[in-house]
Amino acid sequence: MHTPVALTARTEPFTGSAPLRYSDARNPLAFLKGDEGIVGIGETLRLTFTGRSRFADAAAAWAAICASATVDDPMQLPGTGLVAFGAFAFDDESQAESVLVIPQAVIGESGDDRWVTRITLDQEDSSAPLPDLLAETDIDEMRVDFTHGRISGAAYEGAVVGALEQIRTADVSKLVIARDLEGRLPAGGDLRSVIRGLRRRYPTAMAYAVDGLIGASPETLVRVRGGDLFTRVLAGTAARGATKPLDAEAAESLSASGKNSREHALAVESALASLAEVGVEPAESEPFTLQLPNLWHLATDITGSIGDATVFEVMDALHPTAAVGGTPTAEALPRIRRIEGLDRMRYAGPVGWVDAAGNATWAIALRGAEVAANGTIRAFAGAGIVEGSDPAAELRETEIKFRPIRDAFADPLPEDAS
Ligand SMILES: C=C(O[C@@H]1C=C(C(=O)O)C=C[C@H]1O)C(=O)O
Repeated sequence: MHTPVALTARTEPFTGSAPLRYSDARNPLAFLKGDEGIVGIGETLRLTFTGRSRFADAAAAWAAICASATVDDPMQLPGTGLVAFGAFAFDDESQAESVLVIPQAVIGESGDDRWVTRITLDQEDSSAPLPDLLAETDIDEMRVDFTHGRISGAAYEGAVVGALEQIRTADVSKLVIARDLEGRLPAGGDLRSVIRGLRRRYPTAMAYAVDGLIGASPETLVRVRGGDLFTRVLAGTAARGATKPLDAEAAESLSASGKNSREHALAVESALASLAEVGVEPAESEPFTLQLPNLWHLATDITGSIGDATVFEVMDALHPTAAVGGTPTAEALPRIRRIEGLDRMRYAGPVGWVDAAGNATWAIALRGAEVAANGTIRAFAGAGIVEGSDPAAELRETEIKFRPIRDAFADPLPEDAS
């Protein structure tokens, strides 16, 4: 149980630029996409959750915080007023903590609007000047190389064979199998350079940094704006072609592929069923091919009205989607645990933010890494295994999925490249 607190949040227009330059170099707090996003500075409150009830516990804690808060927000935009950033463990049995972090200050931007919100505990003086909190610093570049982690390439192929065996003999039709890479953060390493590099290379992805979890995800678990809900299911992947005709062919054969379409349909069906469970009546688009700089995905967009459900209830119902877990979920999870033999921590869990008005964006924490307090960096990537999957091709797919985070750590892009 968390003790109830009374927070005060005051939002005002902000005239500075480049919000990331104000965040903490070693522990940045950010969620950015295109010309929209928020950056957190400091911590007013940090709430932690574990186990199966982590989403329900977060929902209760956030509802109590919002009920007792004083919010002075003349701007009334998504991400203004009281905001919490969060990252949730993938697995109910994970040792990793799930967190909600309420910063001391939030700098946000959306199109031409820029704002700063100061969040204080009841006993603090919320009218004190901000400058001490808002120090702008240059972002330093660094180079980190990764080596294999607990699961080598060969071990991964073996794990895929194990997953195929389960798919043949047990009641599972899909298992998402992940592997890891390891690196080490140099002393004084500035993680903001990783976010900046990800944003330059993957401008359409959601760049995130919360409590050491850092990356750029193309997959929206749930976004809420004024009660309207959106979720994007990605499942089914192909490498980009080296030439224009080859690239077009890669996208076409992805949509035409029976294996990828089956994999995709499973993920869409399970998302629709999960949303119905929490009272959302979803409508889905036709599947389409989504182009990213490193690969193609099959995608389906789902919309609906969130109604009386909270965003945490929706996350609890949707997570883990078939795109990162398997089908059926209950049969898949124990098998993934056994086959991978690693703690995914917050990889493939929800990462994002929620505001007191109920607006929220939660991505699935893909194409990223966990940076531990001792400087160990662990990157994760996985692939959906269904009947007919080829171990070597799945290993290649994970290599391509590692590219964004590997590049962002190893090769900071010059200013004019994007
Ligand atoms: C599991 C990952 O990606 C997921 C799996 C996909 C697939 O198997 O085709 C595609 C997109 C993601 O939903 C990952 O990036 O680590």
